[in-house]
Amino acid sequence: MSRIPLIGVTACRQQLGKYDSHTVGDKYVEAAAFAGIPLLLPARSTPSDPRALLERLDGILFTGSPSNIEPHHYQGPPSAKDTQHDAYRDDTTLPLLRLAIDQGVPVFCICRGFQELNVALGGTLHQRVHELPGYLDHREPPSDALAEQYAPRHAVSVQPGGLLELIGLPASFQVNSLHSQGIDRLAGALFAEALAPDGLVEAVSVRDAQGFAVGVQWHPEWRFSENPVSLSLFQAFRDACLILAGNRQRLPSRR
Ligand SMILES: N[C@@H](CCC(=O)O)C(=O)O
Ligand SMILES: NCCCC(=O)O
Repeated sequence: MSRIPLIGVTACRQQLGKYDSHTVGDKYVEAAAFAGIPLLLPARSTPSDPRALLERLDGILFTGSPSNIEPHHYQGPPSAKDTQHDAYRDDTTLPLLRLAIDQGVPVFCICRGFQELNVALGGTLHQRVHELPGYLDHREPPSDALAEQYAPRHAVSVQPGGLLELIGLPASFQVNSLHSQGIDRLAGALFAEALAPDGLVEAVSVRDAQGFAVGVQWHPEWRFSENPVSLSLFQAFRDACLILAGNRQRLPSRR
């Protein structure tokens, strides 16, 4: 029996009432549980040693969040007033992502996580896509019910020759859209896997990655088991985590 993968799930740092807290949406936890045992990774003021974490984790889900990456991480202009940031999360996730990719630990990066992947590898972000000429408004309707906010909003077209094609996703499909930021300059190590109709990069993979290293701008974790595209993505992530967990289990007997 192969070992059940241990899946890190990145948390946000948030004030809940009087308490400084670590938070993760349940939809991320449940989607990670499809791939293995979910383990929340706190956004500590002194981040835990990423090397020590990666020795134990068989995959990491980089989650979405209402907060935005601080622009100094990509030499961007200051954020608009009232922008929500999470410096502890930035300091935790950006180094962790780089090292996970280096070490071949599978990473699946969603929305803020997708933006983190681009920034961690040297790319830049648009801070307010809806204000750019020629771009769609990618934000959710603010007062709609949650099911309406996470409903399919626009198409994405899958680029030939990439991982999304390889795992059998259709050439075009509909995705939800709940973000105001988006990729501006794509990091050199990333391949644009899918584009929105306005040209915004919606999915990426790390070229020549040793392990699964994929990011999507939409939210496949939302009711993932009901959506064949989301299910295929999480199955591919799970397969990669199972392979790493299995390889690690076999290693001691080879010595
Ligand atoms: N806060 C980021 C990410 C959104 C998300 O992760 O859902 C944005 O608005 O673009
Ligand atoms: N932009 C929405 C953030 C909430 C979420 O994680 O889905």
